[in-house]
Amino acid sequence: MAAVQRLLRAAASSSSSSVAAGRRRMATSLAPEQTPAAAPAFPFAGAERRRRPAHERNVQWVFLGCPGVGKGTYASRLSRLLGVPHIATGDLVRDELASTGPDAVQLKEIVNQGKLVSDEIIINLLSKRLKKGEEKGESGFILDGFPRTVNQAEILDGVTDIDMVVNLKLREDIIVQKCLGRRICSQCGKNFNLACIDVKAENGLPPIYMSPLLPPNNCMSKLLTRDDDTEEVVRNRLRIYNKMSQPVEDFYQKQGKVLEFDLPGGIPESWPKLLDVLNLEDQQEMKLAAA
Ligand SMILES: Nc1ncnc2c1ncn2[C@@H]1O[C@H](COP(=O)(O)OP(=O)(O)O)[C@@H](O)[C@H]1O
Repeated sequence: MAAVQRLLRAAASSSSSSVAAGRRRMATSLAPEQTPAAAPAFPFAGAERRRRPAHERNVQWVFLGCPGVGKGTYASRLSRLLGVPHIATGDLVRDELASTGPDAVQLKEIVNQGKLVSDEIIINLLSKRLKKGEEKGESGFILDGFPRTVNQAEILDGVTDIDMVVNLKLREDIIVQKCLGRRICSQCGKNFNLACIDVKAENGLPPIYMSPLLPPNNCMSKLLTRDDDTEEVVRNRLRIYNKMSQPVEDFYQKQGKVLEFDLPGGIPESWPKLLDVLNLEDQQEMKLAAA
């Protein structure tokens, strides 16, 4: 992990690296939301590229999927099951927003419009988070919300091996309803969802039912809605996802690392199926038996 956080920063600054070359190639294809000018000047340039083989470390997975699809829910469950940190760059950004740091005001404006934060800021936040984890002895990770652009995927690829990419899928009309139902408790920080999704089968698509994830009584009066969960901003985030993050799916598809997972419903329907396709049912049973 130490190597990963150091090298992330190094890769972002190394002008002679293939990552930088990749970034230059990207220059002609980048959308206005993300320009190569955002390339950060990080320390540790020229650091040795060291990769730990998979058998010497915990899993290094990436979760992809549209905003609101449920990456956080399933990534955090898997992280508890596998004993690896769940690192959500959206959470890192929100922590930064809540701070009085120099970037907070500028960040708030970007996030509240549903736009992507610059690679410089995101890689900085991620490096800091990895360093903190390293000091606590963490190994492996499940990344949620990173990489979100091909540029970020190339930087990550330049510094460490990703074992698997889980791509969560759900119909866009349901995603919008889910985002609008999201709430966070201002006291305990837990996430809930008030939306009750009950969509009938139509146009060859299966029916889908997702029960609300209701808060306990003592959280009910403390619920907040994220500023970026308004319908207008959600639709903008989906538009940006399709433009900037769909190519990340293609990037990992070419490497044969993607596990596509169509969510069949809410947590009770989806979680056992996800464990099944990941071959983790035994692990879950062992954990339950030990509890
Ligand atoms: N990898 C990233 N690159 C750029 N911006 C990011 C990244 N991760 C998070 N953000 C910023 O934080 C916001 C919230 O992220 P997140 O909680 O992951 O949202 P979502 O629920 O849309 O998946 C994003 O809209 C974006 O502004």
